[in-house]
Amino acid sequence: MSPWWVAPRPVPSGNAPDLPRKFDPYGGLVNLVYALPLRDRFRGITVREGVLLRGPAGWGEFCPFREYSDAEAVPWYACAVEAAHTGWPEPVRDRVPVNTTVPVVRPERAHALVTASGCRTAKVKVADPGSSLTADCDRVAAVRDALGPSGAIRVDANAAWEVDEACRAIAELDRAAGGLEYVEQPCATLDELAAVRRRVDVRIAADESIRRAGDPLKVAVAGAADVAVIKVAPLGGVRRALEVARACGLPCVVSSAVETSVGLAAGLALAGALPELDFACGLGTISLLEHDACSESLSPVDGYLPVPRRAPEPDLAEPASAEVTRWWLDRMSRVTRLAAPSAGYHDG
Ligand SMILES: O=C(O)CCC(=O)C1=CC=C[C@@H](O)[C@@H]1C(=O)O
Ligand SMILES: [Mg+2]
Repeated sequence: MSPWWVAPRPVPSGNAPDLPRKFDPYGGLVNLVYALPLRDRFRGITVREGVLLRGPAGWGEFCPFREYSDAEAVPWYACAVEAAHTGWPEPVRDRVPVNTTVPVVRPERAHALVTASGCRTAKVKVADPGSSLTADCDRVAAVRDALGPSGAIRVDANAAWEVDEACRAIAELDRAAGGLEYVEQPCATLDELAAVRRRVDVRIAADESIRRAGDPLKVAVAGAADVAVIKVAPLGGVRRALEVARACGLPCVVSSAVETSVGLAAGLALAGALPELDFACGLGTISLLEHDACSESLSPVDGYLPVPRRAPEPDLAEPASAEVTRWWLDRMSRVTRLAAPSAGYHDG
């Protein structure tokens, strides 16, 4: 198990609220497995699943995407444990600007989503296998029409392009957008990002190159990217993500993993604690879910979100089906066993 992360040691848990619960071996109480529908397909899913767990410091969210291995899910668990048992470092700001996120939808829907968001920055998903560059350009042009000339538009290709294809696509998308703020992970490798960066005059942001690296603390993104996308859950929690941000030595954008407001609170705690914040953060994603787990939903107002000291209570979450609950509890018990040796935990 990679030593680059160590989850904070839990303390005996408090009394969980009266919700269906299973015991978490590390002193928390796995209170609720959720399964929430998305408004639009996003990154290949239409339902977002995860586990909300409670400890003395509040609520945490464990929600690695289903296709992730148990080993890759370990830092996601560390992030939930930090929120539930340790809490977060002091913030240096009380609110952060956020972008709205546009899935692979038709131009008119993209226009409506951006208009309804109240955000001044939009991130548009492009290069989806089911889409085309023409459709991506139409979506981006509709987003520009909704934002007006002063808004910022970024696109995310999730490592879909080869270098030449990326250079061609970025030129067309930049024209359609009337100027792009940056392109997120146009290709898969750092060398490819560096090659694209030398050939286009749009900023390049590294995302998967950081969060899915063997040791994110050792990723030399400088030279390959202009911006580092930092996600709190895959990087093992706020404290670990702050270390990665520092090691990257680039301007950082905190981005979500499409969590409920419980998990988004950890992302906001990270964005609140970053010394510098040069770009709007990808934390306006609660609108991607049909409904939240929390009545105190972290939904942007005028393009900003507050920096909370604790996650909101998941008072709206309905438990998932018995089959989904079993899948997640089995996964969580495997992951907590994986976490135990390097984290110095003792079972029970
Ligand atoms: O950054 C944002 O605007 C929202 C979050 C977001 O885009 C993502 C969340 C989770 C997985 C990815 O599909 C995607 C990303 O690549 O950043
Ligand atoms: Mg991304």
